[in-house]
Amino acid sequence: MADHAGRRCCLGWDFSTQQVKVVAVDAELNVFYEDSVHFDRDLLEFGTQGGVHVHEDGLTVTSPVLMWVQALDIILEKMKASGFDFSQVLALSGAGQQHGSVYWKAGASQVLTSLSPDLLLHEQLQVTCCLDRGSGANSPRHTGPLQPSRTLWRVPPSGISPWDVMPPGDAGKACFSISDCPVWMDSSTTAQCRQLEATVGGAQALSCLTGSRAYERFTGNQIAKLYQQNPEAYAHTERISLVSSFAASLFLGSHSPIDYSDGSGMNLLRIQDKVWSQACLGACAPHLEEKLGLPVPSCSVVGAISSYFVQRYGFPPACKVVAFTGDNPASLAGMRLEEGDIAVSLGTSDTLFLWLQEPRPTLEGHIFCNPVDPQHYMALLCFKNGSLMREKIRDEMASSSWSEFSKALQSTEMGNSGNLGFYFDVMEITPEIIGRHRFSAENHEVSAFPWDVEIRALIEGQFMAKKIHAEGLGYRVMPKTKILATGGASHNRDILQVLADVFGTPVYVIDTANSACVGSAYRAFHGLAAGTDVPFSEVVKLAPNPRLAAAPTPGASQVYEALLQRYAMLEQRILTQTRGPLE
Ligand SMILES: Nc1ncnc2c1ncn2[C@@H]1O[C@H](COP(=O)(O)OP(=O)(O)O)[C@@H](O)[C@H]1O
Ligand SMILES: O=C(CO)[C@@H](O)[C@H](O)COP(=O)(O)O
Repeated sequence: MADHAGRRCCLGWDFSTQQVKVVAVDAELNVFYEDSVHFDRDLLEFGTQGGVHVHEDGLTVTSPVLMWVQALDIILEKMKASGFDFSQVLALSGAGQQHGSVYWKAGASQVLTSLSPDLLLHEQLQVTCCLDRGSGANSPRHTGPLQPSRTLWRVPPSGISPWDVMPPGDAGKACFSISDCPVWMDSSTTAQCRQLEATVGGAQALSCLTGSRAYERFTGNQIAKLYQQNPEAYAHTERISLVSSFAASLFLGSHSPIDYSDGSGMNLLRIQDKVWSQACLGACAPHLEEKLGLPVPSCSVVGAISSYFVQRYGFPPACKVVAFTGDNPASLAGMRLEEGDIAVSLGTSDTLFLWLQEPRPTLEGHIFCNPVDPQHYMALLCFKNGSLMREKIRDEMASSSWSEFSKALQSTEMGNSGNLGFYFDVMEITPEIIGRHRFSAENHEVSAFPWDVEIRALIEGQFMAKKIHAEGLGYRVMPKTKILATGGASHNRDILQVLADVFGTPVYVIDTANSACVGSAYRAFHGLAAGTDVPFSEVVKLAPNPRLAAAPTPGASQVYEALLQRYAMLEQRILTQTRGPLE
């Protein structure tokens, strides 16, 4: 019997871009079980790269909904095989990559409530075969190896994508009106964004209302595109979930509501009074309010676990499901972020976020409702060229080895002898620049750097961008400021050293880089206690403190003060060259 048997706990899930992860946290807030399923490695049949399909237009980016369902099946079966004692789970919560959306077909709720414990979830939640035939610019470009699945698909006749095929006899069980869900990397909705901003009186007006100007990946704009391009699929959709509320729905056995915090990433929620904006809904698609359901506070208990999990895995029938939220809000909870601190998540995307008392929406960055304190907010900046960009430079310059990559950071000086670089292989979100741009100490654009200079230029550039844009939001580093780092790249001490040096601030980490999972488990405990109105900080006060991972090198502030000014000036220069001067 596994050593985790008989330990009362909460589970925290994360449905992120590249994997599904889970942790179990006991009543003393110790993490005693961690597991994950990696989409590219463990679910080869879906042919994703980095968990997604980039379509032929280069702008549309989707993930197969059944890949997420199957990943959940696999991880639960792994837990069962390891002897995990599900009967001790008091509650669970979770997180999802933000902005992505799932379209449940009419009749899906019935399938959810009547799942057979004898079958896996993915065997019961099939995809419709007729409504979302990928075609032309929006067909997934399968860049990875595409193989027929062991369990899901029959080999399709040539010329037909397996995404269009459903095993015969399963038509009545079709649960999703589109099989490829738009995700946060999508940037194909510029027309819908302009339309939405025009409807509400401009970009700043939309930001004041919803916390952000219109962004291509934000769900309202994605829904508008679906409605315009595939009205039939839209009409057949009974419910639209975010990735977070979709995952919660699987556990709940019914449609879970969207929580305020993740709901803030849709360009649809009025962040002050926390109701859908009728103007925004109307600008996106008809009958949208009924397809979204009412949003709920992030700490809400949305129900008890579905009987499917009780019967198949042995969860107690009273196990509570606490509303799932976005992965960044869940990380804020997992790192126990305090006002004045700054969180840097180095996952597939890089994000930087802060705790805010009062929302101050601007044209850059996002304000979300706070996931642990309904009176407060969080500010977030998202950088699309995060880990995947670092991996590319690692592969090109450091023989695909993180330790070689680290050697370059160790053997080069802070400030990189004045060499600076911008590395945006895909159109960046903050700021909107594409391409690689390298500058010598004299500000001359150069076409290449030596391998070690290239690596330092990449990492220094990524962190200088974060500091400059955080300051643009009004953020200032104070003497007691600490950076809390998380995400896959926070395993790399040499990367964290550059982060500490550029910001002039110590960098701390928690014991696991899965802060979104840990935060979800903490939120589950909070949900259990919320009936007694306990503040989140009280629930997590016994959690282990973050530990110091890197302190600024003496002299770092002097080096980066000048370099940061040059970086900001060069960023403006590139922006002006690529989009012309601002009016
Ligand atoms: N030692 C390392 N140094 C730098 N980056 C790393 C290291 N280990 C993992 N990573 C990066 O972490 C990324 C995954 O981060 P993670 O937070 O798990 O992603 P997500 O939650 O978005 O699925 C990988 O793409 C990889 O580039
Ligand atoms: O779009 C955003 C935030 O606005 C991204 O941060 C997504 O939430 C994806 O998260 P990761 O999988 O990279 O953690």
